[in-house]
Amino acid sequence: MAVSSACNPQLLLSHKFPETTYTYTERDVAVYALGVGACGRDAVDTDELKYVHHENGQQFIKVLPTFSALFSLESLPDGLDLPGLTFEPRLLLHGQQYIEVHKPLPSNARIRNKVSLAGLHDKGKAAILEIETRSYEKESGELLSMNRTTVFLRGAGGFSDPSQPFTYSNYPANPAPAMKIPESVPFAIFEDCTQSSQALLYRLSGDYNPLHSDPMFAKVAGFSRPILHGLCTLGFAVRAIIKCICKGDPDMIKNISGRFLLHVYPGETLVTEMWLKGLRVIYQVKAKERNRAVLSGYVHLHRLASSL
Ligand SMILES: CCCCCCC[C@@H](O)CC(=O)SCCNC(=O)CCNC(=O)[C@H](O)C(C)(C)COP(=O)(O)OP(=O)(O)OC[C@H]1O[C@@H](n2cnc3c(N)ncnc32)[C@H](O)[C@@H]1OP(=O)(O)O
Repeated sequence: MAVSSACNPQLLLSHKFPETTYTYTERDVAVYALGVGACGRDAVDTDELKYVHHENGQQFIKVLPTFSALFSLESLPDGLDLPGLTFEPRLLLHGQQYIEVHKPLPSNARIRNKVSLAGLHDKGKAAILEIETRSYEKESGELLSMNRTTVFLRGAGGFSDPSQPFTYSNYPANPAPAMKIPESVPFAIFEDCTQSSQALLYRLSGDYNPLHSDPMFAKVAGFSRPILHGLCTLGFAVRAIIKCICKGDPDMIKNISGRFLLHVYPGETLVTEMWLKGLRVIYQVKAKERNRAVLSGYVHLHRLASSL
């Protein structure tokens, strides 16, 4: 098999990402919350209204822990236009997301992002790229979150010897392997409908990839119509976990891991099944209409809700 010249791992690994800054406001926090379905079933839901409204003013609204995943996208102003990486943007899919929440996020902040390459793997039919983003509050210098974003670049693999495919990782174990789902009855199940305009709303949080809005682009990418952002599905899932297991308290979330197993079409119903194992919640999301698993992973909690 010929070794393709699409990806030059040495060049890519030696790339130094510039530091970036990003400012968000209460408006961004509220638009994000609506984008991942908060208050979508009930505009006065007491568990969720706090993400968009506070009686004492917007500066007191709560921030969903998954909001920090936006920092990884904002930390790459040129996207994945990186030296040594050639890929077809229409074939890019979000593969996995890992989020460490170091502090509950303030309702507005100036962020300084430090980015590095956490992994690169040649899977033959695809290249897998892992980007790590550490986000600090600019004024205090405190670490707020760490994100590891895994992208699955279809057609960009085959750049190394197939008998010894290239693999590099800057961390010991993959924290988001395909999750083994328990056979027992779930501890909780939460069903939520996405709207057919869900991706059009979610993209206002900063991911303007046309895969989620342009029918022609989606067709070339292999889908019958635009699909939902993976991070939108993850937002729905973590919101379900906060509601059912954390009794509405988003600050209980310590870290989040998820693997996107299959695309979701906006308008589909997401069913999140949850199993509680100590302080770990194993979860799986199914697209109800197709009865297919679309996302699985785990969430670690700081503590359990006293009312559980
Ligand atoms: C930082 C800024 C970047 C911005 C990123 C975000 C941009 C967004 O706008 C883009 C999106 O939101 S796309 C929407 C969300 N994602 C999806 O819908 C993808 C869903 N998943 C799939 O389609 C398949 O799992 C698929 C296609 C991913 C894989 O399926 P298969 O081709 O059947 O793969 P398979 O043969 O099972 O496995 C091959 C090797 O790859 C590993 N792998 C599989 N799924 C993976 C996944 N989701 N993530 C990471 N790795 C994955 C397998 O383990 C396997 O490796 P090995 O052989 O070593 O086990």
